[in-house]
Amino acid sequence: MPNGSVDERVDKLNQYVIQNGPHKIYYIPEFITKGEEEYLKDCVYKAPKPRWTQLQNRRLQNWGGIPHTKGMIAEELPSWLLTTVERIYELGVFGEKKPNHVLVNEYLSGQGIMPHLDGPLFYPTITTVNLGSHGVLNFYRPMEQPNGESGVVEDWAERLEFSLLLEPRSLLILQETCYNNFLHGIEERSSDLITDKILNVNQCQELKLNNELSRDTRISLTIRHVPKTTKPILRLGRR
Ligand SMILES: O=C(O)CCC(=O)C(=O)O
Ligand SMILES: [Fe+2]
Repeated sequence: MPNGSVDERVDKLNQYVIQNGPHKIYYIPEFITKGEEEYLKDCVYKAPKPRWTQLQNRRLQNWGGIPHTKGMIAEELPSWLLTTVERIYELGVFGEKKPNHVLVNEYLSGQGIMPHLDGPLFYPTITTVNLGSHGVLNFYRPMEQPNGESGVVEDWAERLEFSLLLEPRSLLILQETCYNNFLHGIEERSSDLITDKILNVNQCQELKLNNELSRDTRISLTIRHVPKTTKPILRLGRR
């Protein structure tokens, strides 16, 4: 059992809140050790080949089931993910809920993910463990401007509001406005320039403005809670 109430546990995370960003972003450097990082990467690559879904610009593995509007047919998480998932549960950012879904994304250098919202299938908290290379997650203003003006800006660069640098072994937690309003995405590039758009530069190791970081393969574990689940239909007996 975790120590303390959910509120007490969430309060302990205050030191990790990104103060100059919209609510709510927590960034925890070195959340896991190098040993844990290697172990998790090994397990990702040991998964049977059919576990991978190849998309145009990345590949992924779903663990815990496939989220669906009608409910996710829940599967047990594999044992290699349990320690990490339990540690995240204990932080209290899902309230009393337990994370029950892990999406593994693999990005080769030059790959990315289109700006999107994670949407209503999940409890509105995203937690991401980063393995391998760094990543830069961009946040974009939604299509409709809050002041109701015409405001449809097609150009993503125009809508870019801020970015976060995700170092290997760090944990990122997104909630509230950052879950519900800003779209997030990763550009298809082979290197990233450190600019003043990156809000957590001061929380990152030895970085200077205008540094250029070249990308290698990055794996992210996006750990979330899917509230609506169903049990697998057991077909017993003769049909
Ligand atoms: O790889 C990441 O950090 C982002 C992944 C993501 O946004 C998603 O799968 O919904
Ligand atoms: Fe996402």
